[in-house]
Amino acid sequence: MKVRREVLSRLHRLFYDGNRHREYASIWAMKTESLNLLLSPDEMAEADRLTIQKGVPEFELMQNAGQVVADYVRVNFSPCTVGVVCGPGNNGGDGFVVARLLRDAGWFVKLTFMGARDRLGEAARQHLDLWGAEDSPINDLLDECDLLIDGLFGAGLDRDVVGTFAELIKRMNRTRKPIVAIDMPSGIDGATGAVRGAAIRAVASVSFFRLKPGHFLLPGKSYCGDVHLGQIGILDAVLPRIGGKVWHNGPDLWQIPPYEAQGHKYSRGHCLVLSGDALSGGAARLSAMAALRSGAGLVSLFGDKAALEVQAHHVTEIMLKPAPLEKLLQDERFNSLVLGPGAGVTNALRDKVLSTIAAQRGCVLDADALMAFESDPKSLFDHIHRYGGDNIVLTPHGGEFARLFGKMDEAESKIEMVRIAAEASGAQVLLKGADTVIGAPDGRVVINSNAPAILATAGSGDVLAGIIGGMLARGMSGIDAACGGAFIHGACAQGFGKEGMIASDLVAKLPEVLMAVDK
Ligand SMILES: NC(=O)C1=CN([C@@H]2O[C@H](COP(=O)(O)OP(=O)(O)OC[C@H]3O[C@@H](n4cnc5c(N)ncnc54)[C@H](OP(=O)(O)O)[C@@H]3O)[C@@H](O)[C@H]2O)[C@@H](O)CC1
Ligand SMILES: Nc1ncnc2c1ncn2[C@@H]1O[C@H](COP(=O)(O)OP(=O)(O)O)[C@@H](O)[C@H]1O
Ligand SMILES: [K+]
Repeated sequence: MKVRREVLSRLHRLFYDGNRHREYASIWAMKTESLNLLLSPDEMAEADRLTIQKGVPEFELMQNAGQVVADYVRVNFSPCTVGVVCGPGNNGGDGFVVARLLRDAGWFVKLTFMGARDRLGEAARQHLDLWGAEDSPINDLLDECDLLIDGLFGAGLDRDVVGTFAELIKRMNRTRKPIVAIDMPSGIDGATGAVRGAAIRAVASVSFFRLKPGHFLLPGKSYCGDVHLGQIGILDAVLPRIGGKVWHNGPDLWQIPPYEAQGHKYSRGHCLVLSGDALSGGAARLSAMAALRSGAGLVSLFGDKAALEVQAHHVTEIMLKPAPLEKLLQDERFNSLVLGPGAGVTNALRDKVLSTIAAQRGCVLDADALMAFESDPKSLFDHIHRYGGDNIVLTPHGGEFARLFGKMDEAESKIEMVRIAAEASGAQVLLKGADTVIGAPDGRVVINSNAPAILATAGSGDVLAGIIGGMLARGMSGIDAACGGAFIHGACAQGFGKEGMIASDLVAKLPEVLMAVDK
């Protein structure tokens, strides 16, 4: 009897403790100085200011900024006639440097300065003097140059572009000549990606120190062309003082727990996916397959027996659990749940969500699991705050988001919307769309930008929910699983190609993508 108890207790440790030990690990703490950090124009100006305060001359920063742009042009274009359009601020100052460096390299360069010399800052004025050549009439520049450099406005854009400047931007676009933007395409708001009146459509944007949210949020992203980042002498050491909290998604931000030599299927977690009824089971099946392919040790569909009998005709590696959820939740090995895809908006679903939260399991609440709280979102949020939401991921698309959190017309961008929603709900909020933004309750926000438009196909969101469920089962924290899931989902679609993709093709791409992001 004693031996049996010892064996049982060893097995229990093996199955549970290893799992619990690794459960919901996060590697986020060290990311303040990450190259994935995104700075708003105001934060960027503060980084400039602090660097200059530490003794780096502004003249030198501007010289380096111009150098980075000129180098980009020389690497990516053949020598040609270049027209540099310079605005009234330091973005124009960078333009003076680009013009001089390309001229020094033997390119034929024209420059039009759309400002007043005496209103320039000291560094920009010095660089204008070093350029030293005659201004070209804008008509000549637009007609005669093969390549345009946009140095009109960058981080200093603080209002809508109207009048002469708006007309100039439209004329530059109408030339259909390639335009390389310095920092941001003029007219794009670096903090929000919004078009402020009119904006340059660039083939490339060359930015400095850290990229800006506007490079990745729509519509800004579609105006930027290729985005290139260069270092110009701004000090990483100033970043902790700025305390930026927005990142661009990528594998450097999270880590999928590796397969351990001594591991077994339970140490990689067991994901439960709620099946829809007998006629609506496909969505949950897509989630379940995605969770299994994402490396959950085991995946089971649960729900009504009649629905599971239909599922039995379709699944092989996935198990079927007809037991009630309350009973299933007594087994600690079920460490991750996906609720919502194809589930139907019912009170029973509402109860399942509340039970899952109270049982403190990692979970993805998608689609109907969110809509079940449309009339009383506060009851969901209160429950999450009460039991803890670190490992809970809500995955609304725009319509579901508005119904759960309100329209938020006042919010200046998706970043702010998601931040408010994550704080209000106490969970991670992943706002799906052509640009996906993920927020954690502590204010961290991540922008995912690798998703191609072919992802807008039936069932693709179900696959995303399943990937995140699989990541939670493997022991990632809610924010890591949400970010990892969104990136991997986008990469699967990119890997597929341009036409003909259906949601289950994403599942088939998972092994390749998971191997590629493995560090
Ligand atoms: N600081 C540094 O050390 C470094 C900065 N660097 C570079 O500087 C850039 C930021 O420079 P910045 O702050 O001077 O602003 P910038 O983007 O040139 O535009 C502001 C000017 O435009 C005007 N203006 C604004 N909106 C307008 C509108 N809608 N319509 C019309 N006018 C408008 C506004 O004039 P206002 O009329 O408000 O007086 C102001 O004169 C940054 O993107 C990077 O390229 C690098 O050199 C590295 C070192
Ligand atoms: N134009 C687009 N470009 C990139 N990704 C998109 C686009 N439209 C939708 N997506 C992505 O496709 C998925 C669609 O999910 P969802 O709206 O839940 O659809 P479904 O319910 O059919 O699965 C989301 O991950 C979303 O971010
Ligand atoms: K610009």
